[in-house]
Amino acid sequence: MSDTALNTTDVMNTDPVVIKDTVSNDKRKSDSIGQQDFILLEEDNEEGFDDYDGHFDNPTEPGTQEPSVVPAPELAEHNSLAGNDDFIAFSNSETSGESESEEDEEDEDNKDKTKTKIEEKIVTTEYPWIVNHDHSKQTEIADWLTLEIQDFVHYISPSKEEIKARNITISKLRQAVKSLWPDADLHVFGSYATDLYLPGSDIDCVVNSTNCDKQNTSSLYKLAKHLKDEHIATEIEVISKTRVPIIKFVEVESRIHIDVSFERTNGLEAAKLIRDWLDTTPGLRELVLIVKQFLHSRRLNNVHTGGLGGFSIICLVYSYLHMHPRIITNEIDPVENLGVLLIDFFELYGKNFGYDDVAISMTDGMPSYLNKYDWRDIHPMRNPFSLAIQDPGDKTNNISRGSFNIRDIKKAFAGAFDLLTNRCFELDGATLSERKGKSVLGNCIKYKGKERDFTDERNLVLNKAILENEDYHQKKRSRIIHDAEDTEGTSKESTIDTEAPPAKKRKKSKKQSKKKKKKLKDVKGSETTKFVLAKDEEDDYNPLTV
Ligand SMILES: Nc1ncnc2c1ncn2[C@@H]1O[C@H](COP(=O)(O)OP(=O)(O)OP(=O)(O)O)[C@@H](O)[C@H]1O
Ligand SMILES: [Mg+2]
Repeated sequence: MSDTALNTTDVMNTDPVVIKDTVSNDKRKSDSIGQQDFILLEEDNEEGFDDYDGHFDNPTEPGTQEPSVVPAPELAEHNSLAGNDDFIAFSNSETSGESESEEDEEDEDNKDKTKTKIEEKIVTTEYPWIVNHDHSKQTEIADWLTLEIQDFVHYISPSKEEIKARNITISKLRQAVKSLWPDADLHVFGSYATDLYLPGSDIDCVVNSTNCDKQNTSSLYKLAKHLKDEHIATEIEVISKTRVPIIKFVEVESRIHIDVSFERTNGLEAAKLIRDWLDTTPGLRELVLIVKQFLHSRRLNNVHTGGLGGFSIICLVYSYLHMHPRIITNEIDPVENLGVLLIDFFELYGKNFGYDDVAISMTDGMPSYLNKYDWRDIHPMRNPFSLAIQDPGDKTNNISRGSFNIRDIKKAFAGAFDLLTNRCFELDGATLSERKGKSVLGNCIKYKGKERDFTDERNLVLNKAILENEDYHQKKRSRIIHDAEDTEGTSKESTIDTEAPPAKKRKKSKKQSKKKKKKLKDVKGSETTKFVLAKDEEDDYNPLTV
């Protein structure tokens, strides 16, 4: 917790809900919408970071961590929120509903045991992806690097249990949202819906409702309280004064960090677009995950502290691959040349890119470079030395405008280029015995965290977020076709009975559902693959609630 937050005598209690106003980064003030019982806290740069987790956004392991906002006991009794109906408790014991001291002791015992267990499983090397995967005999060092990148990606790809935990979490949240607001539904976007998540990545969700009336401060508080009361959420933060108001919390059982936004569909569109990109851009997943991990281990991935967020990384790597001269001329196969491509990426964005003058355009999904001067929407520019990437879904939006720490990001990329090329030269000149057990990639990527295995089990368990997003888009397409046919039908033949659609139309919808089934099969993989969708993962997801 930051020192400044500790001074906030009114808000601190053993169990605070933190209300953040990210508009002002270093001030705190009363919530202007009249909920004076809440104090807005500043954003805390370092808070919650834990090298042992593998990701900034999800710093905790069950039973091993303190909440990211540590209560200030000496201030608790002065807390004016105590007893307030709007007050949402924060502590672990409140969350689990246990208050007896015996139970507390037992809890502590269990915590200790879990802690020891987890500590035993922490990796002992900084580059665990090379364990039992030795490529030191490769003649070309670039091929060695490529193979290491592939191993790294396998290493951090999710296990069955991780996918199931995410699926169950989504279902639980959906049920909670629906029980509070029957006209609403919860949809998932971001890295879980694109399969571009690191082990500790958060899950981005959005609540959409038929009445489209949930994006207001009181709804945010309502949902926060409801999730707290249902023992689903802990470490809740209500961030209500930003362009995109959100609730952030940790799901109690899975300890996954969740972001919930309201009444928006752009994230659902972006998820579909990114999955299409992944299907058509070999090497995109591998490079995105490497760059994500690279920035994460340097704490340069958090937009709130000027870092480069996941969405910007995806767009940056996608545009890079689509404009790489040796790829567009079919000179190289990206998947077989990930090593060279990674080094080139670090060189371009660490040494050569003209941040002052060049923006990255994504108009119509076609990446190109754009003169910053010509992109009028980003003017006036406070700092020309900045990364500017056009939102593929809205060409007026610069998705990397928050990444104000581009100087450090650039420096890190340049350093990675130097480290990697030096390592390549060093190992190229080394003897076989000197090479054994060495890592090329380990010179710039580190992984500290729970021990994992190399099995990428994404083809064994359905990712609910992807399925539901496919379903959402399929239903949306059908609705558009249906609406268009309806409009045509009404204007041409106003006598058509709207209750009973014509036979032709019925046939078409059958065809569509066949197409949908095929599409879902594609998502699921081959027919012979065994899938697991646990009973408690099923829920009444409604892709039409938007
Ligand atoms: N600056 C932005 N402007 C518009 N939409 C954004 C912006 N940043 C994020 N988004 C939306 O939120 C989604 C999630 O963004 P985020 O940066 O969390 O990426 P991510 O793929 O979820 O990565 P991570 O695993 O690091 O969380 C994006 O896919 C996009 O739809
Ligand atoms: Mg995310």
